[in-house]
Amino acid sequence: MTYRAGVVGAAGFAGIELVRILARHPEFELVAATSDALAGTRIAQVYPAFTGVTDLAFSTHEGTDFGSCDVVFLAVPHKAAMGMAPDLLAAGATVVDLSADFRLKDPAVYEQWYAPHTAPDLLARAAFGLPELTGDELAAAAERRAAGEAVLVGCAGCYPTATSLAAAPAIRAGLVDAAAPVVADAVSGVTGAGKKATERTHFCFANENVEAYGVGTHRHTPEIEQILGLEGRLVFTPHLAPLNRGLLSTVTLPLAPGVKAPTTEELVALYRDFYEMSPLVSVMDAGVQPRTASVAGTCRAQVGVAAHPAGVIVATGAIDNLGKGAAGQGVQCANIVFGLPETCGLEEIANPV
Ligand SMILES: NC(=O)C1=CN([C@@H]2O[C@H](COP(=O)(O)OP(=O)(O)OC[C@H]3O[C@@H](n4cnc5c(N)ncnc54)[C@H](OP(=O)(O)O)[C@@H]3O)[C@@H](O)[C@H]2O)C=CC1
Ligand SMILES: CC(=O)N[C@@H](CCC(=O)OP(=O)(O)O)C(=O)O
Repeated sequence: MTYRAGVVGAAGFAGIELVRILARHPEFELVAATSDALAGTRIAQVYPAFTGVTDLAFSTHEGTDFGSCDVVFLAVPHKAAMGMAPDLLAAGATVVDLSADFRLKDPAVYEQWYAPHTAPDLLARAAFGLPELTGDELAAAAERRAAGEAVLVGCAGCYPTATSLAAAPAIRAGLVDAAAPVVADAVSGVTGAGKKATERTHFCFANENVEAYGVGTHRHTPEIEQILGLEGRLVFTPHLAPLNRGLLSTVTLPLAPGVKAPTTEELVALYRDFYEMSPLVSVMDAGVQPRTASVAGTCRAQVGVAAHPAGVIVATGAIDNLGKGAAGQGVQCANIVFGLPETCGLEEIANPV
């Protein structure tokens, strides 16, 4: 059976990556791609990579009938998505949101970091979309969808995905001090900031430059703390790097008091065991570090882990911010919710050189 899929915000960076994945997906058929600014224009005219691939044109959000869609992906900014999801769910579509609007479980926390939530009742209903770490929520959503319910998935953000994949196995194994700060330093490519250039992301300022931003104030802090159970202990510092695509997060995890210091080989074995059932996450051999270039253009994640003689674990996670960090993860979640193999349409491997 083929499911009908729509993308809202399809002309943005995450949205057009959804179009790229869905154009080749064997079970989802892309039937609608909205862009208010570019409505009426063929996708291939705006993004020539689609020449000869699809004749679909962008439509307006208001003018698109999503009633016939089985699934709608929202690739619009946070605060816009929460205004769109209720009507789509009421029309019977399953909604996979890439924005931050349905990630935080507590509406008060959402309000503290974003704005008052306009659909707080949906926060409890939304499954958190990071399959390797919240598979139970997605499995429950898949059961509800199979029973006829339109379900809602709030996909994890890009920094939270790389950071949590790197840190979760050590934390969940009880190796990490539950009273000490956890430090995550992360580097993102410029597509992470979306299509609209700002002074920070303008080529002349972003090229040949790396800088930290949002120090101590970045909105992904509560999301990462929620996933990892860190409750006010995360020191998260994002950096912008002159890459188109790619995100690397390096997490420094202090060992819990009384825990025998593991070797790097023991940590690699622990991590491999943790991700044994996760086909899109690869744990690097001891001494080998994840690379953003090795996952660019894919929905894969690479995770590295090492024991440090200072009594900490250093774990790193590399993803493509548009792939595993956004569109790829959205499709992976949709695959699970629709009972498909989670890698369906996501088998791409990176360009090796
Ligand atoms: N870029 C990334 O690496 C990641 C992005 N995300 C999330 O995905 C979503 C899309 O991000 P991204 O593709 O980078 O963003 P872009 O700015 O590149 O694209 C956003 C798109 O949404 C459309 N849109 C619809 N409604 C609104 C609105 N009310 N205000 C502004 N734009 C609107 C835009 O305009 P129009 O309809 O006129 O074309 C545009 O095409 C965001 O929520 C983002 O946080 C998540 C993880 C990573
Ligand atoms: C480089 C850059 O600016 N990145 C964005 C985060 C990427 C993103 O889109 O955030 P979500 O994952 O929450 O949707 C930022 O720091 O706000």
